[in-house]
Amino acid sequence: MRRKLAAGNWKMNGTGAELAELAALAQSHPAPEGTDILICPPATLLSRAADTTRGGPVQVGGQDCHAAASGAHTGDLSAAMLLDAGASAVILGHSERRADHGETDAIVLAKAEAAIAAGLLAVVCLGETLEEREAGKTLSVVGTQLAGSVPEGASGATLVVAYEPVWAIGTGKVPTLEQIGEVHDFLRAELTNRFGAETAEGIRLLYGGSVKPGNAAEIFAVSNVDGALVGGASLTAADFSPIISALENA
Ligand SMILES: O=C(CO)COP(=O)(O)O
Repeated sequence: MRRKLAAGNWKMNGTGAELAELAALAQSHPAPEGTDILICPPATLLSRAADTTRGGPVQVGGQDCHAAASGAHTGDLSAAMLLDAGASAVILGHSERRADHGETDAIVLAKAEAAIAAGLLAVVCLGETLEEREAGKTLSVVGTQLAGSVPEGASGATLVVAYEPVWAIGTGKVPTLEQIGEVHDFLRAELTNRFGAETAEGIRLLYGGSVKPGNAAEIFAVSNVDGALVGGASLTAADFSPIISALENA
């Protein structure tokens, strides 16, 4: 049985004052049932976030890492540095990184390999644009991204896949439950083809894109949805806590 995962992506939001939200989350969910909680703050907050949450139910993660272990890469962070700062996971290939930093599937793959080698859980993101959906290309797009971004030898212990339709991120627009289910069933089938049923069954599939307290429960009832990757609604404990509760109860 897969453990569920409520993951928050703070993106480029948060300073020291917002660490109080992590403490509040930990207090509200001291022993979340069958559910892991992960918050990915900006890298500037990572070690303080890890100090704030140490020993409690909230894990912390990075939002990106470089594929190299160290070296002349100004402004970048290696997977080992994230681990050293207290991270247990890292988001990779988010559509904002694919768009803002030209990250291709091959780049995401190399980062995922580095993250897993360093001992981090790789949360690999994929998803179609509105144009691709309207052209009927959703499954071929996410299938290509999955094949190109997920490393050989991945398993539920090292990999999470997050389906985030680009047009649903930060827009308040959410696919229908049928559309979410179609993609998640497809991703599970693709993982099964590649890794075999036993391994594929262990890999968690998250939905991301305008998940809010008001729509979380219905999304978590969709087949093959094992949790969410939440942006805006993960920034405060008041918003994220009911989403965690909805997942616990799913
Ligand atoms: O991109 C996302 C999480 O990685 C989703 O963002 P929102 O929840 O703000 O739509």
